[in-house]
Amino acid sequence: MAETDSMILAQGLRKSFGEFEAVKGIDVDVRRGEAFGFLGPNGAGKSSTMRMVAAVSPVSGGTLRILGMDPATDGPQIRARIGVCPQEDTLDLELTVRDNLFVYGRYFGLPRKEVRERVDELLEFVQLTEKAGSMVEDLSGGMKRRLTIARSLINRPEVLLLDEPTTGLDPQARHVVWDRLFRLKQQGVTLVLTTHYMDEAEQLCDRLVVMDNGRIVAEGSPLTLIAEHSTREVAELRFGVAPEGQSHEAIAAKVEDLADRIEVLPDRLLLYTSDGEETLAKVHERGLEPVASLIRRSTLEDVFLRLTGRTLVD
Ligand SMILES: Nc1ncnc2c1ncn2[C@@H]1O[C@H](COP(=O)(O)OP(=O)(O)OP(=O)(O)O)[C@@H](O)[C@H]1O
Repeated sequence: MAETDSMILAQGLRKSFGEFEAVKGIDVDVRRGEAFGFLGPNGAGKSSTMRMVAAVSPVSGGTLRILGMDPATDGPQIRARIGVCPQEDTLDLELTVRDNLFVYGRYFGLPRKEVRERVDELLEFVQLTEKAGSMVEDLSGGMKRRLTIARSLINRPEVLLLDEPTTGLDPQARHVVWDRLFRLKQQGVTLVLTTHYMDEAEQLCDRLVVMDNGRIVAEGSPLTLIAEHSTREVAELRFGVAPEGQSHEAIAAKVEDLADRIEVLPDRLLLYTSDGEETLAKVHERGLEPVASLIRRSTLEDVFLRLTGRTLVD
């Protein structure tokens, strides 16, 4: 296949571990310059997919092309042109921040002077210039993640693969990472990321696939997916102790006609509707008094719930 704008093209892609099939035939086409996400709960097959795309795990079935190349035969050429930011930080704790990048750059076979310049540039990009001489073990979780991102950029990759880039980080550290990823996208780097955070997917991804049990269950932009699979608003109602001994199911039956759809979760009812306030008022009119209520817009979490019957955190 010639050079194309298709950065990653998967058709019927499969990954098996013995009898167990972790990826059950997925089709994906990631285009140049976009931020593409794999959203799904733990075990959905996101990491297994990413490892095949990173050309470090052999494909079990179907076809996969990365930058037009076949990972089975062109692994080294592919790895030279992509960046990989793994789920766990795999930094060398016994080296300084700067040396972690320097050693990695040399590993790519880049000349010393070029690596030195690139390291300075990257330290600045991930805002770690002042930590250049620190040992990695002294960094915060957010700093370590930024350093791992810097390391994955050493070879100026056209595609950056990020496996759960902000898992385990606090909200502020997540925002710093998101900001850097936005900038990379502006610079034209194609981003491919996995996440089980719906807000991350909504913030970062132009397009995403929702994965569950090794399959793609939906595909589109965050807004399209929400428009296709959910309503504009959601009224979340909590009835601490069910009134008059009623179960959530019984309450749901009483308000069924007020919403397009109702989900009964262990701790709350979700009423999917175009106008949450109006729906809530009607719930009150029926003599039902939730102990807490929240009107919010639909999110990808609602899309996931609709498609799989489960929440992402299950
Ligand atoms: N090397 C392996 N050997 C056997 N089973 C594996 C292996 N790697 C992954 N699996 C299984 O494949 C399934 C998909 O795992 P995968 O790590 O791809 O999911 P994921 O969506 O990335 O979830 P997580 O967020 O937990 O990484 C899981 O059931 C997992 O236990």
